[in-house]
Amino acid sequence: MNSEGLVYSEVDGVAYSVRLVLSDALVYSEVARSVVSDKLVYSEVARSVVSDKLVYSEAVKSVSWDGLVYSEAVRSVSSDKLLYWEAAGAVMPGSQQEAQAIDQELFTEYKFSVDQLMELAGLSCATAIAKAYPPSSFTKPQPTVLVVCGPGNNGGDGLVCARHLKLFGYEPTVYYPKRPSKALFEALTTQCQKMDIPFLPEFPTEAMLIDELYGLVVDAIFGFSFQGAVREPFGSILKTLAQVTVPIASIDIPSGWDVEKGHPDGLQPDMLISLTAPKAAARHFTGRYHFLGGRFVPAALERKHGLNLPAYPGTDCILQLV
Ligand SMILES: NC(=O)C1=CN([C@@H]2O[C@H](COP(=O)(O)OP(=O)(O)OC[C@H]3O[C@@H](n4cnc5c(N)ncnc54)[C@H](OP(=O)(O)O)[C@@H]3O)[C@@H](O)[C@H]2O)[C@H](O)CC1
Ligand SMILES: [K+]
Repeated sequence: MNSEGLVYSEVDGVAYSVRLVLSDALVYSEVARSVVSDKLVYSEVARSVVSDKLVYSEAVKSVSWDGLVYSEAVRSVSSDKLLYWEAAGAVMPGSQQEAQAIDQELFTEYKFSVDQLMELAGLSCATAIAKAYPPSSFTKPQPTVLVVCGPGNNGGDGLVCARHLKLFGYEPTVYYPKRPSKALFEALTTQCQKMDIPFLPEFPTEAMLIDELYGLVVDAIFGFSFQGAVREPFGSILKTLAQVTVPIASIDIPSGWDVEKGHPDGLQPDMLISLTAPKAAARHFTGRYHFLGGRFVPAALERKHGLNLPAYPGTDCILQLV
């Protein structure tokens, strides 16, 4: 059977269209509804493709009103072996602002402390790394990991991750060139040092040296507050990291990437651990492993921001998206 049909109608400023394609192995359907008035444009599209082995569905909702654009998208693909899920809710301009707003609400309204959430975030990262790269998979005599930490909370997540990796049987080494003089970061540094985690005084200038010494690199340089052109010393560090051949696991966002647009020529990590919810840039991630971590979002906050988070399995603190 092969057939295709399109129906379009418009009534009082509301346009509806329905398209349906059916063949022997494939069903494709698209439904769109849009409302346009003087100040308001509302549109809703639902698309789904079903073939023998694959189900792909996409729903996009967007509202714009006098300069403000709100959009929400949910995409899911499932095949025999793969379940891929993506959801993005964004109040424009900038889902970077959305990520920062959620962060602020967690601290100010929900009364979490930074160290509480950072501990859960860093633990999720170490757990995801242990799942994707168990010590037995390392080709080096020891499961050595280089954790590169930046000056913000993403760097703090990296320090917590290093501490848990050590507890999980890895041999982490930290490079932390720009250390803020804040009690939290000083405490995290001391905790690592007291657990015999070495801190490098200089960054290896040759990518080859990193490949020789470490089986994995954790990128905890920048998270969702990264902006503008990369300033030193991080520009040179990112250039070197772009040349390493051992896998790179990026915490929250690959460092140097625009939070929404990504960075096609930048770092291309093998793993991404999105915290709280995947940021818009995550759709440009092409590595092998994408995990979600940071299982601390209260349901009311999730609803308010339309995050559509997938359910974590059982008591797990991470969920593999890809
Ligand atoms: N709610 C959550 O999901 C939680 C997430 N966590 C993690 O926190 C980060 C976001 O942390 P934040 O401190 O806001 O930001 P960053 O880690 O991205 O660091 C920002 C600092 O980086 C420097 N910076 C920014 N842009 C540049 C640039 N172009 N070149 C060089 N340096 C740059 C700048 O530092 P300065 O000292 O130079 O001013 C910024 O201040 C999030 O992504 C998660 O990983 C929490 O751990 C838990 C809750
Ligand atoms: K990062």
